[in-house]
Amino acid sequence: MDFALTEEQTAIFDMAYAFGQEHIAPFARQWEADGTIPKDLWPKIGELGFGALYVTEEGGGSGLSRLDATLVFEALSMACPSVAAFLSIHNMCAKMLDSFASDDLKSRIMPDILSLETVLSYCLTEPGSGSDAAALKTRAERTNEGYTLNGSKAFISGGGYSDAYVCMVRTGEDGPKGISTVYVEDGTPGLSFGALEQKMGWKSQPTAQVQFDDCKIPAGNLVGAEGDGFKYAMMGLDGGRLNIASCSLGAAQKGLDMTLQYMSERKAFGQSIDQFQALQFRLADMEIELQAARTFLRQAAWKLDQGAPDATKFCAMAKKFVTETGSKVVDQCLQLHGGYGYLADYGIEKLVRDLRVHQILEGTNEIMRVIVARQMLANR
Ligand SMILES: CC(C)(COP(=O)(O)OP(=O)(O)OC[C@H]1O[C@@H](n2cnc3c(N)ncnc32)[C@H](O)[C@@H]1OP(=O)(O)O)[C@@H](O)C(=O)NCCC(=O)NCCSC(=O)C1=CCCCC1
Repeated sequence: MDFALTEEQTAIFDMAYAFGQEHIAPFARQWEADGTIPKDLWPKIGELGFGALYVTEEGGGSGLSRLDATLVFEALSMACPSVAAFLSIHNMCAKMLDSFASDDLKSRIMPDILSLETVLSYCLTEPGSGSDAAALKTRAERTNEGYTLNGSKAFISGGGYSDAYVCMVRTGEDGPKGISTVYVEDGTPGLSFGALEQKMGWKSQPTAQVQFDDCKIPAGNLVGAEGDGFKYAMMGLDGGRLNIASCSLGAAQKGLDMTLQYMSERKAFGQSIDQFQALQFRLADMEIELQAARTFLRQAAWKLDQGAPDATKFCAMAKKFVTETGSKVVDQCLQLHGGYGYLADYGIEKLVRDLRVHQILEGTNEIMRVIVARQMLANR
């Protein structure tokens, strides 16, 4: 067993980190205030090959492993978790399309997806179905020409901003087996968006409802087979959950680095506050927890890369553990900054706000425990 990163993996991390520090970190607070990420950022990220991290090289992607991809999200989230997480969503969709879309559809759409000229959103959640994803109601009726969509999707990151939407819709019976995946391009008549949601964190990502009113798409925009969409959605989320956990990890590491720096400069009772043993113990606990989270996350990514039968369980366990650890750590970082931690200028409160939602989205951490417990019981 080898726990060291390879030279190539270290280079991937360093490249993502350097890009984030130069092109994202200096602007992240402005993009929060603007409520959007400039569209011209994405092709620059595409040039690094990050538009299709774990799409195969034959498919035009970077052909990286899931473990490699976690390094990219960890490094980028040290600049801004909201931007890194948006890239994660795009990559989750890109992989679903590469794995399941027809060759015709892929030849038409993939080049721009790989280069990030086309930015993708993932549409599963609806106003009436979140955790119980298989209860979704958005319908796609088969017509002679293709499908007509009616319904709405809620909490969509990139709603009204992205160039295309990977949507889970009902083409058949109730339950998971009646769900299919379709590709809907921005500008399709009948596709519209709700007002932008006002959120606690992830503020640079526009989030809105996506509405379908007699929205007609060609038959060729069906992704994979009718009735298999729920499985595609869940497979996408296995990897997505690792990416979100990586964003928590990187941001929490950044918070800890900032806290170490702050504590070496801040003086109280005649010495820098990093000299107080009670506070050193807190630093040590954070270091221990983050290192455990990192190791666990990479093990889960490795399981997914191996196609291990318990990979879904490991992705769920890692998502729960790492996102909770990340939030706990940045909350401690804020506390150790005292009143300054509460000020926007110090950057810690943004990390607290951005990471909180990682315990809710891509499956709540309660659903992660459902997934883990189900697999434990099935394997008794
Ligand atoms: C785990 C869960 C609660 C399960 O559901 P049920 O009990 O209805 O379905 P069940 O009976 O478990 O399964 C049905 C079929 O499906 C296969 N399959 C399941 N997982 C997987 C998997 N991982 N890989 C392959 N196949 C899978 C299963 O085998 C079964 O098929 P079979 O009958 O055996 O042929 C699921 O609904 C879930 O997870 N909810 C959280 C949703 C949730 O996570 N949103 C997040 C929305 S997205 C989001 O939040 C975002 C936020 C920010 C931006 C990006 C998106």
